[in-house]
Amino acid sequence: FFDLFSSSKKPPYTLPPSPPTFPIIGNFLWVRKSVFQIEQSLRRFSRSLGPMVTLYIGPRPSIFVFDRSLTHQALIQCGSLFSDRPNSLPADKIMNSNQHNISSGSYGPNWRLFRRNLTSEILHPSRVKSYSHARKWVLDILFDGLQEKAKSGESVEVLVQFQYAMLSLLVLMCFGDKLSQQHIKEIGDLQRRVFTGFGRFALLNLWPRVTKILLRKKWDQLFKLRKDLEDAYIPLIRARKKAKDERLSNKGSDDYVLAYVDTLLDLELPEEKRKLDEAEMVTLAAEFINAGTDTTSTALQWVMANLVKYPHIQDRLLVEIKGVVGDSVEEIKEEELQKIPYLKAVILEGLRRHPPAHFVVPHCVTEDTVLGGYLIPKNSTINFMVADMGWDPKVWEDPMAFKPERFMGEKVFDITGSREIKMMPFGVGRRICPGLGLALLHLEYFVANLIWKFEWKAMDGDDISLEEKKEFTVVMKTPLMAHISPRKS
Ligand code: HEM
Repeated sequence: FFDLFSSSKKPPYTLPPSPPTFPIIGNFLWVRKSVFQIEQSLRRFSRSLGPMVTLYIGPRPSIFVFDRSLTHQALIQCGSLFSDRPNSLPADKIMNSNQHNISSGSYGPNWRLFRRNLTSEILHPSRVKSYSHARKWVLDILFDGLQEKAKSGESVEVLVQFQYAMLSLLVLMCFGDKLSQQHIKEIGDLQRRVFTGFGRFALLNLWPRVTKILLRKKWDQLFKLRKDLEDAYIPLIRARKKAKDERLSNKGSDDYVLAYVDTLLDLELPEEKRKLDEAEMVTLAAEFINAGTDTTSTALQWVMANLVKYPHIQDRLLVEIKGVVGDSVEEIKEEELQKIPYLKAVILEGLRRHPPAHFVVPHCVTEDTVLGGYLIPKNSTINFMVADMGWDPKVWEDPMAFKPERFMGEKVFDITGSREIKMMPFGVGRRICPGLGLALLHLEYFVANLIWKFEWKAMDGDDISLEEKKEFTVVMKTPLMAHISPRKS
């Protein structure tokens, strides 16, 4: 396979080049840096070191790949070698039930079971359709909130509304649709504490034996967070189990829609031959909500920011929608979305220019391997520079400009990168985001309806800054402020 051979056949390969570093202290310094700082340093190093760079962050070497074709070789052509996940570090194991979830699970039977369950039971198009009532409910709540804000006549911040909308959808798909708005908000607060924890607890992993003594309080905070998550989710899981038992004995209601946790109740781990315990179900439910909420609301905010910044693009989108649905409809129905190619182009351009994740989740190889002439050892992690690939001037003319027209060719754009990677906001290959279809549906549905219902403008003198800030995803440094006015009374 190109220059990818088993290392045993062609010694002596070395790791990709790394910048000069001080042992131990250098490692400590990298762990203290934010992912955003690391990304900027990596870009600098890659200019002198080439398309693959090694950093010594934490206990094992971390390799980063900038090149689209090397990424294609690794993740698509040699997918079975490059689709493993590294062993989780001690603090992460507390939150992921010892890697019993999809995103951190090793490439093996449990991961395959969890992933297949999610894609075939919940994310299958016909099942996704069965949640359309939830999307309509959430859209109405979003409209009410924005209507309220529109009355003020001032520029208003909309991120909180977007986050709440996406959260509600994922919570309802996860636990069923009987939850109040207040309950959903509480889940949102908890999930926010979970993912802001990722950065806060990173230091605990460096020398767990030492930090367990020196940073005892931080470890206690981590255990408390995990307990809070279980206290919040276990009653919801038990309620679904009870409803299921009642339905089986024919006492349940008819308006039943399958929820993600229902599918977890029956799963049996193939090797251990046992069902999931409640803590493992909590982990999978938290992963589902976490993976689909912040990513999608971040992408929604970036797209809307560009539509405010560039009114001619917003105008064209409105005209294209009108051309499909006519003048008189109240809202855009899901069935119409596929008929509006410019809408898809706006969303794809948003994901290319502002991918919510600038890296994939760290991968590792199942055995020592060679890529691009360098050794990729089994004990290293390997990651791929998502944002840089979508900004490659060899593929995209004027890559930092927002131009949906790029996607208006005759051919349907292949976002899975199966033949060639031009951008990879959802990753590619065997670990590609399983929520890709759902995320695109949510983005198209909400963008179309937000533009249909309201005119979005920057206030005179306001500049929409596209500066980035790293949180769980890469968000707008200055959250979108817009003046919104209803298009029809
Ligand atoms: C705009 C929205 C989204 C973006 C940009 C996004 C992006 C990504 C990326 C980059 C990965 C890592 C791929 C890799 O490691 O190679 C990933 C993995 C994952 N995503 Fe998404 N995602 C989005 C929405 C969703 C939704 C809606 C769900 C679930 C309902 C979801 C569930 C997952 C899961 C479970 C994984 C782990 C897959 C595995 O390890 O096998 N994501 N996503």
